[in-house]
Amino acid sequence: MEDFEWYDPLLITDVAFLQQQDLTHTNSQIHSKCIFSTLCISEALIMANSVDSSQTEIDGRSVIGFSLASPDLVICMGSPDVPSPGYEFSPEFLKGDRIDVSLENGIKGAEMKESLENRAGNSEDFYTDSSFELVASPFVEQNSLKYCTHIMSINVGSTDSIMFQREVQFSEDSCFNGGDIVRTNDPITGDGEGLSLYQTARFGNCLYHFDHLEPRTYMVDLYFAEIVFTDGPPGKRVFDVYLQDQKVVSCLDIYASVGSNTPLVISDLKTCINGDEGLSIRFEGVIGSPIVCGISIRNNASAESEEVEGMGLTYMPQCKSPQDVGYGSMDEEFHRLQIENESQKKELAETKKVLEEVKRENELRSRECQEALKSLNELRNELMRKSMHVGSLAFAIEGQVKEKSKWFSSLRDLTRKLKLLKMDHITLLEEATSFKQCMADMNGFSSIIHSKINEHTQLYSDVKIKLLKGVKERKELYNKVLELKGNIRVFCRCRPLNLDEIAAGASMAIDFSSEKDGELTVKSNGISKKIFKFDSVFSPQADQADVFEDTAPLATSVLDGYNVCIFAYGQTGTGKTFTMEGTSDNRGVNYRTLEELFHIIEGRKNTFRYEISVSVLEVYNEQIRDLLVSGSQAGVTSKRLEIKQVVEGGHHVPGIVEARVTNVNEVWEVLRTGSNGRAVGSTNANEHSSRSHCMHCVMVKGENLINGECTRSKLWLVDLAGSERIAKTEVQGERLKETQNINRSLSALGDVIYALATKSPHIPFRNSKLTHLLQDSLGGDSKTLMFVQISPNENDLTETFCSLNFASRVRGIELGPAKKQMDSTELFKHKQMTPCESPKETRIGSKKLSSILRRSLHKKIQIKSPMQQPHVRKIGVNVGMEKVRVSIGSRGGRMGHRALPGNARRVVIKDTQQKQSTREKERGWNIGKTTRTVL
Ligand SMILES: Nc1ncnc2c1ncn2[C@@H]1O[C@H](COP(=O)(O)OP(=O)(O)OP(=O)(O)O)[C@@H](O)[C@H]1O
Repeated sequence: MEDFEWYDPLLITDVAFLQQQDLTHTNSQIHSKCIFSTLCISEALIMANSVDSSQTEIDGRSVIGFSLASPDLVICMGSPDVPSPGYEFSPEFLKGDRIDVSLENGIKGAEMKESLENRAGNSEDFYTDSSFELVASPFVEQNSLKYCTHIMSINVGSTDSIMFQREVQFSEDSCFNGGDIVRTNDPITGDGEGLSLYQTARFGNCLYHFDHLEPRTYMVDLYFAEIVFTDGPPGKRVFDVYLQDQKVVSCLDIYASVGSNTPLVISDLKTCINGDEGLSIRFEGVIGSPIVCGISIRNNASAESEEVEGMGLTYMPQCKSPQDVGYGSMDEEFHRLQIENESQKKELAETKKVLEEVKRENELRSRECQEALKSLNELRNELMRKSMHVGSLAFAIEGQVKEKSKWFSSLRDLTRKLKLLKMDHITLLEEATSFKQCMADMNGFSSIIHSKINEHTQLYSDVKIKLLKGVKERKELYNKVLELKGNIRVFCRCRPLNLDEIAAGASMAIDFSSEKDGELTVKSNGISKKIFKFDSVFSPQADQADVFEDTAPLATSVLDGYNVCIFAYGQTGTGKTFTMEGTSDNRGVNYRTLEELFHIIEGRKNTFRYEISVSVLEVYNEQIRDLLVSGSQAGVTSKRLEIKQVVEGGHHVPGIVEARVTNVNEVWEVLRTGSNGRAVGSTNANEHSSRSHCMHCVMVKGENLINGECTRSKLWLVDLAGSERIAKTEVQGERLKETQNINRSLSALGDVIYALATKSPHIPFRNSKLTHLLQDSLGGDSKTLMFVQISPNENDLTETFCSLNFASRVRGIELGPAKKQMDSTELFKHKQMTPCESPKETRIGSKKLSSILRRSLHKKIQIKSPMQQPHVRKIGVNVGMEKVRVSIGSRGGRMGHRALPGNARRVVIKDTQQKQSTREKERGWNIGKTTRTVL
């Protein structure tokens, strides 16, 4: 057990080793070393009979293993006793009846072996008789040989045939069944010629069968020699011999009879064959395996004459050849032998008695041994079970150890992780502590911040209120400033002489020496004819920026929610388009105003949100054309555009393109698109532009982000058609129609302005498309800026006078205080959200405001018109070719003087009063039938 390991669940018991312990020190090396081994493996050893006995010697350490997985017995070839390492299945000799070992039954077969071993081990107890018994009484016929004929002789265990004793031919071994061949080279006692018969033998239970023998009586001689157990002890091999299944020799022990390597011949065994069954000779072991060296069959020659019964026993060493033995001595010898036989018989009888006693004692001891063996077996089985249990426990422990080692390793990992987690935990605790501190600080800060926020919120709301109040005040003040400047303002701009005029030697008819005071003097032939005063006067040297500087405040008004109208009026070629549109290098009022709008919007972005969209229209022949719609042509109205009144008296042109603009670049694109549309619509752009009104409408939606107040306002930028007078007779056809339409629209503009000036209950806005479109921005609640464009050329003096007179009259008209344009829907929404004054309070407030404004306006008129006559002032508005004369004076008064400022007015009145009166009477379309007094 100590020399090997097992690699699978296998319960090992070194049975042979245990057995060996008892026998190790016996004299006989082979037999004493391993009885059990011999029992177990003798057959295997003997089967390999070509190997001599020393080579077949086994050290006796054989290990039997019990697989826990299989009930079969396995032999552990890893034992040092077994040549090849490894496990094998049970060898043949351990199977069958001999040994039956299983986990269920324990070692059943072992019991038998144990008994044999014990018997063999206690050889003294197991010694049988030193001689064997012939079943039939032996009968030795000394002379029988000479009457016999050898029929068949077999040299058992040899492939050679030999001549035995020079007379009997022993043929090679045949007709056998079972057993194995053994051979020895040891000399056989009495070795001599033919004794080699005994050096080979058949070992083990075996049967010889001879067919084809005639039915008759035969004599059989059997030759034996102990060549295997040559060191004894006796009783180790005891066997029976059967002839025709009839035991003829019982318990033959060759060693006990003659010793080893000594021939023993049992001769004259008589048998009879009755039919064709043949002759069978069977050797069957009682203890150990039988061994036989030769078989000889003779016919019984004396059988016919003499019945020979019984068998003879011949001891070959004592045998002498017939030639050596004389008949006389034979008698003596026979006699002596008879005496000796008698004495031996007696001795044998005594010995038998002793033997009987020994046998009884032996049986007694055997029973004791049996019981001891039984208990031993039980103990062994118990041991086996315990061992198996221990094995299974060992296996389980091994598994548990492995499992435990896994657990240990995972425990180590977990411990390591736990350490890390603890470190993390400590770090987190530290962080949590600092975080708590931070939280406390933060809470402190938070409360401070909250209090600050509250303070600032309060401050913010105060500031907001103040801001709103301030904004409101600013607007009001701003508006008042503009009102004080006049809600309708007139700027006069004079273009420079162009190259052609200079080349033609044209002279300047305008003197701008008092330009800064808003005055200009019209000269004729170097003599001052008339002085005109306007809100601003721009000489030919004034550039676009100078012009816009005075225009810019209106942009603020638009964003404050007031409607504004800026238009350029004047004779063709005086620079209306230049002032309004300008050029790409020298941009005009249109672009600059919108640029200013975006500039202000950017400045107000935190408090206001604005949306701006632009429409570009053209009024030609009293038809409205959308210049932002590509493909539309002048005079060809693809879609008829009409003016509709919308909520709160506003006006709108349904279907018109409103281009949303968010920056000045987009503005420029829209303006260019409109300008191109105007040019595309005409074969002669300049001519066409002179005969149509180009109108830009900028719609502004504003939202006060602080109080939610919303406004909607409009800015009209109008480049009017040329206002020059053309005699009716000079034009006809289409041109006449154009002229009439231009005059009509400009006259309508004059009428509207007059009606506004005279506070007529009816303002004739609908008399032309131009005035109808401008209705929102010409009323009393809007601001108007007029550019009167004049030519410096003396040759254009007449038209210049007309334009200046028209502008002077427009300037003299007060439209009243401007009204802010509130988006009623948005205002309604806002009012729902914020508390407002009661209707009664509103009414009272508005009445108060009206009276204040009236008083303010009244004062202003008185301040602005110091030169006016205190009682009657007559205004004549000369529009284009058609001259509209409006008499301003006491009711029922006659047509008064044209209201012109200063001395010039008085001069003109004197010069022209008579002529005009006459002309108007001639024309018959004096619309100023009723004279009205300016407030
Ligand atoms: N202030 C100015 N400085 C320089 N050039 C000017 C000025 N005003 C007008 N001009 C030039 O005079 C010419 C005629 O101007 P513009 O076409 O603007 O006149 P208009 O009144 O619009 O004519 P129309 O009625 O035919 O449209 C243009 O070549 C223009 O560049």
